[in-house]
Amino acid sequence: MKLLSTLLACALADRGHTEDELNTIIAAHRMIRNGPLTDAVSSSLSSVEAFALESVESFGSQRSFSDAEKIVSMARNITNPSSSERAGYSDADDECDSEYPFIDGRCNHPSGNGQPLQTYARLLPASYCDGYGSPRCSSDGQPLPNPREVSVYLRSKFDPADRPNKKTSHFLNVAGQFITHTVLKTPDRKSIATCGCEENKHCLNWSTENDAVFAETECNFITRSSVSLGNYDGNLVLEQVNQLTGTFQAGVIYGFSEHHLNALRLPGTPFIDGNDMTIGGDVLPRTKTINARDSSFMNVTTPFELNPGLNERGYPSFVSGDPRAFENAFLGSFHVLFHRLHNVVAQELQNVFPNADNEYIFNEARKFNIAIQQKMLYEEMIPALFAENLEKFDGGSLKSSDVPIFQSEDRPIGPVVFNEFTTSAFRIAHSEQPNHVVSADSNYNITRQAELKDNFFDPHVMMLDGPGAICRGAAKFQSLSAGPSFADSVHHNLLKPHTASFGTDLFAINIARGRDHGIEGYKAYFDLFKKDPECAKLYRGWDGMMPKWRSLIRNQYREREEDVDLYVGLLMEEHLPGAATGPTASCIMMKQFKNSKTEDRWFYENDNFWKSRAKFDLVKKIDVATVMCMTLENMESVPDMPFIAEGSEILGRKRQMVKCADLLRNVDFKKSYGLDINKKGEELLDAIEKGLKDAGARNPDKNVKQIKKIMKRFDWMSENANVVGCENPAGAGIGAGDHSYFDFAVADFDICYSIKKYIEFTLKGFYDDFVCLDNAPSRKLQNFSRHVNKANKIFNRAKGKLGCFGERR
Ligand code: HEM
Repeated sequence: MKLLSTLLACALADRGHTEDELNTIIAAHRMIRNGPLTDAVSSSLSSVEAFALESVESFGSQRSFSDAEKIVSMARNITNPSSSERAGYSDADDECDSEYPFIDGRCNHPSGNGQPLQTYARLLPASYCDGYGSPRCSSDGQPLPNPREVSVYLRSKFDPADRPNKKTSHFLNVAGQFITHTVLKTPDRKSIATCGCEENKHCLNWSTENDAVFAETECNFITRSSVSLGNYDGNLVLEQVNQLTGTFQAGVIYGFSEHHLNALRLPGTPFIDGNDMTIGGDVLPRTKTINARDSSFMNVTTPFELNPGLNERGYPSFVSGDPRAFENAFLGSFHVLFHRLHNVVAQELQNVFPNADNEYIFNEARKFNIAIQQKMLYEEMIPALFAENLEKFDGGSLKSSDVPIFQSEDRPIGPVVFNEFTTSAFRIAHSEQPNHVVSADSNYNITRQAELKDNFFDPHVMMLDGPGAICRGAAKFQSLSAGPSFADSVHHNLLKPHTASFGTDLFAINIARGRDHGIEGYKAYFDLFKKDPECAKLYRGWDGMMPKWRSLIRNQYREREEDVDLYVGLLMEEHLPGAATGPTASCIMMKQFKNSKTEDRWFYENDNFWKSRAKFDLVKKIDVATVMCMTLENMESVPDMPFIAEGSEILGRKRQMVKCADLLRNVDFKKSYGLDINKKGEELLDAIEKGLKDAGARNPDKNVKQIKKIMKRFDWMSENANVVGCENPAGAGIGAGDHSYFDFAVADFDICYSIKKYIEFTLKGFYDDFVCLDNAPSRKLQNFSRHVNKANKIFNRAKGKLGCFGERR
């Protein structure tokens, strides 16, 4: 407490903010940076930070390579506490043999990547002033320029109002913030309670004494990021850690631990709590409701409690997968969109499989949600960000595929997040933030415009107008395009308490954060990527840096171009034709998206993601416009490309309005999920097992094992099916072969008939109607009849014991 007041006292010399207001800003910033973590993860984080800081501070950074490696591996053991449970997996590991991504990210990759507390990867080695951990300084060892002064200088040269975004809608920004919160969250250091204006190795502060807006404030500050260790050729350096899995697995909706997920789930159902579609209702589960259900969830809900200094009307605090959900009302509404998608899908699946257990429905709906979110990123956001430049990066490897893809089995590093992406490239969107939150009616007329600066962590506008109105508002509204200055909402007023006249500056924070993480200067990346095999083509014919680049270097960076912060350089690149950013920023982002596509076990286009062509095809039909129609209130029509600005064109297509009813006609869960022959096989197997046991049959396990084995022979069929239509179906198309697919309900009381129906309708019917001769392996086609005969024999053995032929045997 004493420490806190000493530190605050100096920041409060400010007189511009009261103690309460300063505490509100600090608390809101903390909400953006920390938790909720399980006790085990939280204690690993504190331990690894203490270990890392002690290791570099007591001995300096220089060591033999193998010593450094030993120390790094000790740090890794701390972040993978009970290694057998949490660390990576090997192919032989049964526990990892799941159809569904693990909520805590385990079993993604043998390295342990894909689970929380992994260090960020780097595209260039760290550049700390002392060589191992103090914030970056100038190439001559002097301090770098004051970040607020750089921010103010650029604002004086570039008016954000001159940059209306003509290419994309604000909805793209909102989706960008949402996917950021899916993949990464860097925690503050645990070694200090609160930073202030005094010098402290865990803090980074900068003077604001001569600032026109913060004139009466002594300084602004950030708490430095928590750390683990890395080894660069025997140099031990601090490496920042990610609290999240670093993968696009919808943790932003479901959380990152079983405990968190259980808090969100409606007990005894496959649904997430908070299903109220009425405007002003409980659009998400309330903290209070969850706590009342079980007080052990308080460690999950507490980080979601909104601060009354921002949420002055006292709206309920809602829980989602990530506590940044209500940082602004656009983002909160986007959360509702994908929470609801889970429940809508779960309901559809329950209609298709009325007897399926809750876990099956929940897991399928979650996996479906994951796939739709990844599809949104790769098929709508990435093309909107880079347009025709996608062709120039790495031979077009980020483009999507209409058929399942076979990724290399060999994933050398596993999914990682690049530090340059976290601190710099993906923060570019901060410069696109508007001054307003807007809502629109069902005809997309803007009906409300509220100040963003008064609505941080305040769900007011969403509660008044509903998430549908806000999402439509974002799809209608074109905020700013990226550039080297910020709108007032985030330039002076970030996290402004309702009683204060200003908040803080996000541009300055971003510059400081890059230095905190030891991110090399812009020029080093520019020089590297111009010759990079994946990115070099992006630089050909590019227009270069914006005007004032030289005067920035002269006036702020003492003529030292190499000193310019990566973040500042990226913002000053002229954009590539059709793209939202310049070549270096695009290169960093595309490298990130390439890693997330090729190194993640659970990439939605991978052949082994669904093992069902029918589900793959269904996912491919559901775009963001369709999700809006499926989930939001008052939706009659929707822009078919909600991320693209009205009147703008992308890759030869222009956005147009379409009727929701037309889009929804395409989404037929009964057709696609009803075609899950593996699921039907499992249901039948369960019924046979139960029947044999009830009948007291001898050695039922043997029959079950034989049936399981023969059923596996038919797995390939759903992998090669195409419900949308084959050019060349095995049985000449629906109804044309000898058999027709028919989705029957397995009945416990009529197992004998269910077995017959399974063979006739599920196996033979599916084969005739949906197996495509063009892409099915010819050996499997040749063996189909033989395997069906074998299956008949095996089923007959069980049928005998079940009394299907008269007397039980
Ligand atoms: C009004 C909208 C937004 C606000 C107020 C906001 C605010 C913030 C704040 C306060 C931080 C933490 C800064 C720090 O201490 O280092 C942050 C981090 C970040 N933001 Fe935003 N942001 C917004 C929108 C976005 C958007 C649209 C994107 C991307 C498309 C984005 C990407 C990021 C990234 C990548 C980080 C780093 C996260 C981490 O390392 O934990 N933000 N944002």
